[in-house]
Order: sequence, then C-alpha cells, then structure tokens
Amino acid sequence: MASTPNQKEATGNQNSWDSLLPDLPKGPLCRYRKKASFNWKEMAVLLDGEDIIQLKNRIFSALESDPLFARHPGEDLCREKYQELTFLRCKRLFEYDFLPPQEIIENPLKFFNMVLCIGMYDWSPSLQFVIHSGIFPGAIMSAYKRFAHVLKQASRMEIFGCFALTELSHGTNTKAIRTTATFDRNTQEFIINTPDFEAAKFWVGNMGKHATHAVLYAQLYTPDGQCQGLHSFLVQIRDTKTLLPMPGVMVGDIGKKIGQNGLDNGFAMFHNVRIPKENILNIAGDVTAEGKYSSSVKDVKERFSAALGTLSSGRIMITAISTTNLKLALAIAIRFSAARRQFGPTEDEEIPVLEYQTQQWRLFPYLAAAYALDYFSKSLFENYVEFSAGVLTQQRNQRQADLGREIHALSAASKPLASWTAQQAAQECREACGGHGYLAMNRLGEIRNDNDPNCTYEGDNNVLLQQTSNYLMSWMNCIRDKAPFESPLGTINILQDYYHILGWRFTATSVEDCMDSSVPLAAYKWLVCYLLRESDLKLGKKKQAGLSDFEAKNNCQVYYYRSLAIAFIEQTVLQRYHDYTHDPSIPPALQPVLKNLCALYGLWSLSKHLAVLYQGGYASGEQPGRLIQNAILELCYRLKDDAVALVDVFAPPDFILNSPIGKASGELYKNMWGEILQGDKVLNRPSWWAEFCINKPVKGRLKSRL
Ligand SMILES: CCCCCCCCCCCCCCCCCCCCCCCC(=O)SCCNC(=O)CCNC(=O)[C@H](O)C(C)(C)COP(=O)(O)OP(=O)(O)OC[C@H]1O[C@@H](n2cnc3c(N)ncnc32)[C@H](O)[C@@H]1OP(=O)(O)O
Ligand SMILES: Cc1cc2nc3c(=O)[nH]c(=O)nc-3n(C[C@H](O)[C@H](O)[C@H](O)COP(=O)(O)OP(=O)(O)OC[C@H]3O[C@@H](n4cnc5c(N)ncnc54)[C@H](O)[C@@H]3O)c2cc1C
Repeated sequence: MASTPNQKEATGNQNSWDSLLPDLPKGPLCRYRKKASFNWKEMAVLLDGEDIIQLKNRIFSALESDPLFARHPGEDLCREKYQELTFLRCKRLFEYDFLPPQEIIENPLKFFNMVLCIGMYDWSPSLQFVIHSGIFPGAIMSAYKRFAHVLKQASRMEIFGCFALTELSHGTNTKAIRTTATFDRNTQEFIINTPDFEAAKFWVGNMGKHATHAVLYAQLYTPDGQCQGLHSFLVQIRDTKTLLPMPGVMVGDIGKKIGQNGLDNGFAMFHNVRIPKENILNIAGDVTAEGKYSSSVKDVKERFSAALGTLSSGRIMITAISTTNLKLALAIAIRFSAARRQFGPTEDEEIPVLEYQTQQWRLFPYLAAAYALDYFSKSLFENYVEFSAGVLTQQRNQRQADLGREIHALSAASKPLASWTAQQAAQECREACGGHGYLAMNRLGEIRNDNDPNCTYEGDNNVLLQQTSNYLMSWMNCIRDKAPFESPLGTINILQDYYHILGWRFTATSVEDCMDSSVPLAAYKWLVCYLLRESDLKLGKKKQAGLSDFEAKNNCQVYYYRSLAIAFIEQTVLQRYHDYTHDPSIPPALQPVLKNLCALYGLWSLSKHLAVLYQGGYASGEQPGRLIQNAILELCYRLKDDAVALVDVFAPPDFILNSPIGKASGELYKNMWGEILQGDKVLNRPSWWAEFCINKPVKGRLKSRL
C-alpha cells in the first residue's frame, strides 16, 4: 500500500518533487520561505507520498476548472440555492468518479483523502457525498450479500442515502430511541412507526430534501411483544422517480443551521410503513419467518455495541475533518501574520506580526497540533481498515473483539480532542488576523462554523469521553490483581507499569532538556496513571457513601474521568507522533523541525495539566513550571522561520483555500482589494436610495401619546 503514515522516507529528489508540486508565487512571504530550515516539497512528499499528492492534484485541478465549482466573490446565496448547488456538485463528484472501487480497496487512505480534499473546498458537498457513499453503504456493508443490489444502486446514484439514528428528543442516548419496527409474521414484513413527534427522526443529513433511502435505527419488536433492542433497517422514504414521500412517511427539512447550510438536514415520521423482512441489517440479530429473534451475539451489551460499531469510522473521519479545518485556519492566519506589518523597533520600520512572541505563542502550538493530529488520524484510520477487514471476513476471535473496543475508545476521545482543538484554533486564527479575520471573504468564520458540529455529531464530545474513561477504568481489576494484560494496538500497555510509573517525578533540569518530546511524554504517562488511580479512589468513595453505580460515576466525571480520557488521548497522540518523528529513517533534513513540532505539541498540551502535575507531586518547586513555559517559548521562537513553509506543506491551492489574506503570494492587500472590487454591486447606489433622499422620517410621528 502506498502513501501510508508509516512511510518514513521522502521518495524522489528535487526534480520529482517539482513535478508533483508547483513553485509558489513570489511575494512578501519569500522572506520567510528563504529562511526555512527544510524544503516544503520534500516534507509534503514524506507526509503524504506521491500517490496521494497525485490524487489531491487531480481533485483540486478538476474542481478549479469546472464552472460548477467556480467561486463568485461577494455572492450571497440563499439557503435553497445553496442546497441545490451543493446537490449538483455532489452529483458532479459521481461524474468525476475520482476513485474507482478497486483503487479504494487497494488503498483506503485515498478515500479518506478524497473526502478531505473536497471538504477543503466546501464541507457541504463533501459531507453530502460521504454520507451517501461512505456512511450509508458502510452501515449496510456487514449484510452486504443481501444488499449487493442496493450498494450498486447507491454507487450509480439511482438511490440517495442517509443515516437516521437521532430523534427529536434523543441523540447521544441511543438506547432511548423510540422508533419501532414490529415484525408481522403474516406478511413477513416489519412495520415502522413513530410513536409521537418527539420520536421523529431529526437532524439527519441528506434527509431534508434528497434522500430516498435511510439506514434507520429502531427498537425491534417480535410478535410476542418483546423488545429486542436497537437494530437498523433499510427504509425507502422518497420515491426515486418523483422525490415525493413514500406512503406513511412525513419528511422535511429542519431549517437553517449555524453552518454547513448547503447540506439538507431533515426530519421524518413513519406511520405503519411496511418494509420486507429482508430489510433488517442483520449485524446484531435477525428474526426467523416464525418471528423468533435470533442472534449469534448472545450478550445484550455486545449486541448493542455491534449495532453501533459503524459509528467508529465516522469518529475517525471527524478527527481528520477537524484536523483539516485546523490546517485551513492556520494556513490563512500564518500567511497573514507573515505579511501583515504593525509597529516596530523604530518609527520607520514596521515588522511582520509573526515576529511578536504573543502571535507565535497563539499560533504555533496549534501548528504543532495540526502535524501531530494529522499523523494520528491517518494511523487510526489504518487501524480501522484492519478492523474492517476482520468484520468483512467475519472474524470472530478475541483479538478482533478487543481491537473493536480499543478503536472505539480511541476514536471516542480523538474526535473530541481534534474538534475542540480546531474550534479553539479557528477562533484564535480569526483574532490573529485582526479585523480582516472577521471579513467573511477571508473564510475563517465559515471554517469556524462548519467545524462546530464536529463537537456534536457522531456523539456529543463530553459524553463520548466517558466511553474512553470507562474503557480505561475497565483495566483496574487487572492492575489490582497484577494479572498480565495488553491491547491489540498497545495503547494501554503503559498501565502494565502502573505502580512503577506512579513513582516517577519531573527530572529535567534545563530548557534544553525539555526540547525533546520524551520529557512531556514521561509526564503524560504519569498523568494517565495518576488520574486513573484518583478516579478509581473517587469512585470507591462515592460507592461507599451509598451512591448507586449511575450516580457514583456521574459524580466522578469532572476533574477525574473526563480529565483521564483527555490525558490518555493526548498521551496516545503524542506517543505515536514521538515514535514517528524519532524514527531514524526520517530524512535528516526534516527531522529537526519535526522533532521541534512534536516537543511543542507535547509541552503545550501538558502545560494545561500543570495544576494536576503539582497536585499529585510529579512536579514540585518553581522549576518544572518555569522550564515548561520557557521551553514552549523557545520552541515557538525556533519554529518562527519555518512556520510559513510548514503551512505551505498542507495548504491547498489558492482556489481551494479561498481566502484573499491566505493566498500563497502573501500579497494580502492586493488580493483583498481585488476581491472586494469584484463583488456584485459594490459601488452601486443602494436600491432603497429614495428612502434617504426623498422619504424623510417625520420625527416623533410614532411616539407614544399616552
Ligand atoms: C478492506 C476493508 C476496507 C475498509 C475501508 C474502510 C473505508 C471506510 C470508509 C468509511 C467512511 C465513513 C465516513 C464517515 C464520515 C463522517 C463524516 C461526518 C458527517 C456527519 C454526519 C453525522 C452523522 C451522525 O451524527 S449519526 C448519529 C450519531 N449518533 C451517535 O453517535 C450517538 C452517540 N451515542 C452512542 O454511540 C452511544 O449511545 C454511547 C456510546 C454514548 C453509549 O451509550 P450507553 O451509555 O447507553 O452505552 P454503554 O453502556 O456505555 O455501552 C454499551 C457497550 O457498548 C460499547 N460500545 C458503544 N459504542 C461502541 C462502538 N461504536 N464500538 C464498539 N463498542 C461500542 C461500549 O463501550 C460498552 O461496552 P462495555 O464493554 O460494556 O463497556
Ligand atoms: C450538523 C449535524 C448533523 C447531524 N447529522 C446527523 C445524521 O446524519 N444522522 C443522525 O442520526 N444524527 C445526526 N445528527 C445528530 C447528532 O448525532 C446528535 O446531535 C448528537 O449525537 C448529540 O446528541 P443530542 O443532540 O441529543 O445531544 P444531547 O445528548 O441531548 O446532549 C445535550 C447536552 O447534554 C449533555 N449530556 C447528555 N448526556 C450526558 C451525560 N450522560 N453526562 C453528561 N452530560 C450529558 C451533553 O454533553 C450536551 O452538552 C447531526 C447533528 C448535527 C448538529
């Protein structure tokens, strides 16, 4: 498989890099580009590999030359028009057929990258496309023999898919979903019903206007009146020839959102809608012709996790989507900061705002996070591909089950980490660009608003973190019993040394010591063990005080379970990135800057836990806190001359980035001015000019006379 995150060596030479990646235009940013310690093209080839770069080029240039994707400066589309355009663009993606199935099978990372490339242009068509051709088929794949024809129809866009789990009154709490699917053995059908409007399916992407078929989650009832729990079904909701609702279905659009308004999120209610028996997606269980429930998974909890297993792929993808937003925002803010000059040491010399310590400290840790999270999301996706291969080949061994649990625990925390990081970064980048950051044409508002739901969909971040902390707590018995244990990906193996690690202390004595990521990594290992111990003690105390399991766990979240899950995922991201950046096969010209990024990511993330490091005795006295702070500032300073080249590595072409202040030339004023003047009716007299010039207000006419 080409272009994996495990690829360690940049292939080729200057000529081959030049043929893959064109030179960037000359301009004010050259000053920084010349000072960079590395060749940005070599770095791009190392991180993505030639194959993925070629795919990206193919997609970007197709979009740029297609009038349907043309950018219209100053245009303000109404929602209806934006939804229509999004659908036309999504349809056009089928015509391009960027990735035939064989290419995806050979390298699934290409699918992952395709979604991100289209998203860099605009998330609405990208998400519409991925819901239909990723989430919808992904959810029915496990029953694929039965549904081969549906997958074929979906691949030709003869039908259009959505994924309908959430209801008006329940989202994260999936056990409380109330839509019912009752088996009728006389007709061999399921009857789908929505008990009342609060159980209407709600928020469902593609359902508002276009979807003809839904993967629908409902409580399965057998003829004996027993509820067999949450199952998924394939249900037709609109006629494929007319797009009118099917009999018994009421379906509509939920209205304007804070972002992603090209995408049609919808609601639906079902009244005695009959679907054939075969339309159950028999991942967790099935019913016989006589109406008896059968499942190869005997444990109810395991059945529940099997029914929700498909959500992990979405959470990994959202980790990458958020990281992509992080990159877009940083590309704009860092290029702006390198070109924008304000104040200076003398009256006649103004310096780029990137030279200011505060600007570096506000932006560079996010730059480091973008590199670390990018590596992590790709590597987790590869883990997921391995897991999926096991599901498709129906492997039912212990390793496969353990791998599913571990990936669930990782993705349930990496989605919160990445989406929150991008959310905070988008705001910081907006402010880092001053007033110009607030101008819609510069795109930071769109990035911030389109990123926002990443914190909520596919499970609310705060609730998902509980899944990760539950997973970590589940190892406490093994730890106490000193029983041997390990996980398939090895992410919890540090807990084997739990007692030993709890005795570790901060030992660095100079800023130079802290320049390597091994320092924050050791601190993180201690932090995870410490928070695990404290969470366990706290839970024990709550239970002893007579609280039920439910209450006890709820009262251990803040400062304990929640912090534990966050520390664990940060440690895991850092560990993977540390291993990658320290691999001897990384080209020597690239290794120093990558190591600086890794150390900065580790120290900056760790600095948010300083209070706990002191509280638990890992750090004491003035020195540790001071050293960490000074090391962060030193690393920011060391990265200053590399920052522009580091964003050149991941910034898409100007047309895709679509931000005058973020263009590669750095000619921010020319670019902004040009765009403003291209706007429709910029210089026109307003159509309501007479309201000022002729119809003068009669002052006080409407004043109350009571
Ligand atoms: C060769 C092979 C090639 C393969 C190629 C692969 C290519 C793949 C491409 C796929 C592409 C996919 C693209 C996706 C793109 C995404 C873009 C985003 C677009 C936005 C769309 C938005 C869509 C939605 O929002 S849909 C609605 C989503 N809703 C949710 O996520 C609901 C969240 N809630 C829950 O998941 C649960 O209710 C939860 C987790 C909160 C649990 O609640 P509860 O407290 O009731 O249960 P527990 O007791 O905690 O759990 C019981 C048990 O189950 C385990 N479990 C739960 N979930 C999972 C899981 N996903 N996997 C595994 N196990 C799970 C849980 O851990 C418990 O286990 P224990 O062992 O008992 O602890
Ligand atoms: C843009 C967008 C697109 C979406 N697309 C789809 C789609 O295609 N298909 C689909 O099925 N769904 C979709 N959804 C729905 C989405 O999956 C849910 O909104 C999400 O799972 C969160 O559920 P909720 O809205 O019910 O939040 P709730 O669970 O009601 O959460 C509300 C608040 O309560 C808190 N909370 C809840 N439970 C707990 C707890 N146990 N402990 C502590 N705090 C708690 C949460 O942290 C949150 O702050 C979409 C949502 C959005 C915003």
